Amino acid sequence: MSYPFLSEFDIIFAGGGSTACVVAGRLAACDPSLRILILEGGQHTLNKAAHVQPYQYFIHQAPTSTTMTINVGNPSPHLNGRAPIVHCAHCIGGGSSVNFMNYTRSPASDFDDWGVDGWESKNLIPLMKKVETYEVQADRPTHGYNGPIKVSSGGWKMGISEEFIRVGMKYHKRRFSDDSNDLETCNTYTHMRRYIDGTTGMRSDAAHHYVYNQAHNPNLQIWVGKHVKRVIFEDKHAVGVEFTDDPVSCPDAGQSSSIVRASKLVVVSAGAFGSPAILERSGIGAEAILKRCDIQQLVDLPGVGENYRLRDHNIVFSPYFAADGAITMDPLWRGEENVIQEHLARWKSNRKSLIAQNGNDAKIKWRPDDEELKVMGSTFEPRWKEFFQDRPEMAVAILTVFAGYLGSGDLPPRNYMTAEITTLYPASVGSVHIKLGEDGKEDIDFTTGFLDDPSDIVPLNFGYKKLREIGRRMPSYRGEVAAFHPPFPEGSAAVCGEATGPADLNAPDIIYTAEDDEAIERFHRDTMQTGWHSLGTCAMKSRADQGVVDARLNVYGVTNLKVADLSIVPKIVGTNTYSTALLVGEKAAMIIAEDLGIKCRP
Ligand SMILES: Cc1cc2nc3c(=O)[nH]c(=O)nc-3n(C[C@H](O)[C@H](O)[C@H](O)COP(=O)(O)OP(=O)(O)OC[C@H]3O[C@@H](n4cnc5c(N)ncnc54)[C@H](O)[C@@H]3O)c2cc1C
Repeated sequence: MSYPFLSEFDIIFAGGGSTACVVAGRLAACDPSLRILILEGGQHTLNKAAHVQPYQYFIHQAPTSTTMTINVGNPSPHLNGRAPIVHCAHCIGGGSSVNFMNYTRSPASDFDDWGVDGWESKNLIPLMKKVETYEVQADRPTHGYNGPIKVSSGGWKMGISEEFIRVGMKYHKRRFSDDSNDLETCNTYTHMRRYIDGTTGMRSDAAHHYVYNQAHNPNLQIWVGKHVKRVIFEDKHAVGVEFTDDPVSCPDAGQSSSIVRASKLVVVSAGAFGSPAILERSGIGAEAILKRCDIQQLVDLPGVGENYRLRDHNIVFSPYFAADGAITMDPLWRGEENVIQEHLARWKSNRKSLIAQNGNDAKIKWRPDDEELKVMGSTFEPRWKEFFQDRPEMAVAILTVFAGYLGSGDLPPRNYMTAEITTLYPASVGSVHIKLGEDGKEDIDFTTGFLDDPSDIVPLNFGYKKLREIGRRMPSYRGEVAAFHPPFPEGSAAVCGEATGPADLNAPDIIYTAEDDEAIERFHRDTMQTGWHSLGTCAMKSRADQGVVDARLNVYGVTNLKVADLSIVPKIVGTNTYSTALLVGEKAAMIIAEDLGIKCRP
């Protein structure tokens, strides 16, 4: 069948997020004559303050935001009947333009675990180095010093973070290390590094650092506000892409379709939600899923949309009151104009002020010791033994604190700090597919899997208590914001409330009763949320094992079609995932350059 094509490119990217920008940018730089088109549903981010000024990251979560879209999961009994919500990015640069900018990397062994030819850590470490300019310390063997993405300590030291490290080391009895992102160190208190350029004080995103910096190349085109419906095939050879105006970022535009032709390759790079949806709309997926949407099957690939590691990292935030004199992000996040102007003026003169901060300066990639494991009990034991015990480089969770209130509640204008636990390798797995809604329009059939596996809630429950013990010993502590903590029964020693100052470092721990523990568990099932690290829905595995792409990112059963984004990740990684998206982008660029015979710098 032939179609009228609007125009023709060599390579078309369906989705213009973190990974797509890396691949497109690298390929365009290698061969400026390559005609590349990025089709992105969201809008441009070029030089927009909301994207380049680090402190503004949280505004993208606002209910009216158009730079993020909301995916509503199916209600789950493991979340007390709640329908969980997972945001994903919707703009050029994708997650890299809206994320929290925290720099972490997984242990090298995570990649060896994938068991995919060519993706072993020894092959990937040179690419991890190629990505970054590590401004924090010189001459570290696993870090890079010439890459486009700048990693720094951020624009301002937060006293609350120093307190967290100091108290954590003493109370929690762990060492300090100056780098827990060296691909093996964990279980040490350390500073959080950020994807913030130490010289410009700006966000280090994939859009500005891989594609916007090549605006002089007319062959690298970015079309925004374009929603990719499906890939067009001739026989089973991908030849182009069909798209409409994006209903979120262009709500008033018509919905008529256009088609662009790709002479060399179509790359689906729409993230863990967008990519499986595009494949399914193109007839690639499980028969039952396609049939219910009246889509003719082109390739039987039941792994599309499965393996959802939204199993992603599970997060719980717990806010505390902080001392009046503490320096926090609160005045900026509340929009206090005089404080914003003061910090903007400093930032403009020397690029160092709270404008260049995300408020999150300290962490531990925590791994329980024997005593802690005993307290965590038998529900976690099988998971520990099977997965963590013999792998000292693997942490169970990241424990951290933000200097400021990170949440959507309307709180009085005071100072806050927010403790956060992010579990790194939850066992539950979900899925995401398209379906037809009651109105006949496309909808999402999304099972998060959150807390399905009984072992997944244990570190959250334990981590809540540990963070509270650390928090209440920090000099800036002034009590818990009770509305966002478990509602402990009246009279319990665990009841939350304001305090006049911190507890003594040697004070006894709070004793929790069985009823208190139930309150914590219920609270976590009611409130735990995504870590925004969705991945795995077009997994790079064998076809027999529900894989969707092979080791060279080719979609099984068709030609000329690759997937390049975090949907290809076959097994969960123990890290905030921007580092993995950048890595997948660099690897994908190499693979595509080799396939097309383009010579690139190694
Ligand atoms: C709120 C938030 C906070 C985060 N914080 C951190 C952090 O601090 N540190 C860290 O390391 N990681 C963080 N991450 C994770 C990291 O940013 C993501 O894992 C990463 O950006 C994912 O890259 P990707 O290329 O797979 O997808 P994305 O970057 O999400 O890109 C997918 C793109 O495809 C577009 N798209 C989807 N469907 C279509 C369609 N049909 N047509 C056209 N375009 C489409 C989307 O609009 C999006 O721009 C965070 C993510 C979020 C959302």
